[in-house]
Amino acid sequence: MSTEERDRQQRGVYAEEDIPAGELARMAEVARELADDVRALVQATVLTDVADDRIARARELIGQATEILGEEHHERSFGTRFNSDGTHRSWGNALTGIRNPIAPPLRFECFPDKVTVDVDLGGAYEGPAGLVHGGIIAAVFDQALGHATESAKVPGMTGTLSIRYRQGTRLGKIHVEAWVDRVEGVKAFAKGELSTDDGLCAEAEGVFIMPKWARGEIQEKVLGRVGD
Ligand SMILES: CCCCC/C=C\C/C=C\C/C=C\C/C=C\CCCC(=O)SCCNC(=O)CCNC(=O)[C@H](O)C(C)(C)COP(=O)(O)OP(=O)(O)OC[C@H]1O[C@@H](n2cnc3c(N)ncnc32)[C@H](O)[C@@H]1OP(=O)(O)O
Repeated sequence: MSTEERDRQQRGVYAEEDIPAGELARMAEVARELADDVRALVQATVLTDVADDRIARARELIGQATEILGEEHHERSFGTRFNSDGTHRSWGNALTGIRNPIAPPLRFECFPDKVTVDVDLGGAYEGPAGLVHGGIIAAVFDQALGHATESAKVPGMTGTLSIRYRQGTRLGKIHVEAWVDRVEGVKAFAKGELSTDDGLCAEAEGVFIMPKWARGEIQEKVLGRVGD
C-alpha cells in the first residue's frame, strides 16, 4: 500500500456525525455499563477458581453474549467521531475508551498546567507478581502525556516515549500527572509521573508530533473540540 493510500485510510477513521446531546448521553451510559460488565468478567476470569463444569457453563453464556453483540458491529475499529455539538468521541481507545473493557478506564482531570488521573489497576494488569505490568505503565503514560498535549492544544502522535521505572508499582490505586514541558514547531515535549501510597514509582518523557497527514483539517477539528 502506498503512503498516500495509507494516509487517506488513516484520515478515513475520523468520521462526522450529528447526534443530539441527550441521545449521546444515553448512548454513553449504555456503553459505560456494558464495558463495566465485561471488565468485571475479565477480572473474574483472571481470578476464578471454580471447577471445570462451572467454567464450561460460563463459556456457554459468554458465547451467547458475544453472538448478540456481533449481530451489528463496526467494520474494523471505532475510530474517532466528531459530533455536530462540538464534541468528539474515541470510545474504542485502549486506555480511555468508554466502551472498551480493556481500558482501565482512564478519566482525566484537566488543569491549566497539567492533567491528572487516578485509577485502580486490578489483577488483570499484573506483570511481576503483585505488581503492575511495565507495558501497562508505559501505555498509561503514553495516554497521559498525549492527553496533556491535547489539553494544551498541541496534540500529536507519540514519536518517542521513555520511562524510568523507579520502584515496582503495586496493583491497586495509582495517581498520574502529566504536563507539556515545551513546544518546538509540530513537536510537543511532555513529561509525567506515576505515584502510589509507596511514593514515586515511575517517570516518563516523550515527544508528541502532529503527523503530516493530520496537519490542517484534522488538526483544526481536534483543537476545536472536547471529547471522551
Ligand atoms: C494524535 C494526533 C493526530 C491527530 C489525530 C486527531 C484526532 C485524535 C484525537 C485526539 C488526539 C490527542 C491526544 C491523543 C492521546 C493520547 C495519545 C496516544 C498516542 C498514541 O498511542 S500514538 C501511537 C504510537 N505512535 C505512532 O504510531 C507514531 C508512528 N509514527 C508516525 O506516525 C510518524 O513517524 C510521526 C508522526 C511520529 C512523525 O512523522 P511525520 O512525517 O509526521 O513528521 P516529520 O517527519 O515531518 O517530522 C517532524 C519532526 O519530528 C521529528 N521526529 C519524527 N519522528 C520522530 C520520532 N519518532 N521521535 C522523535 N522525533 C521525531 C522530526 O525529526 C522532525 O523534527 P524537526 O522539525 O525538528 O526536523
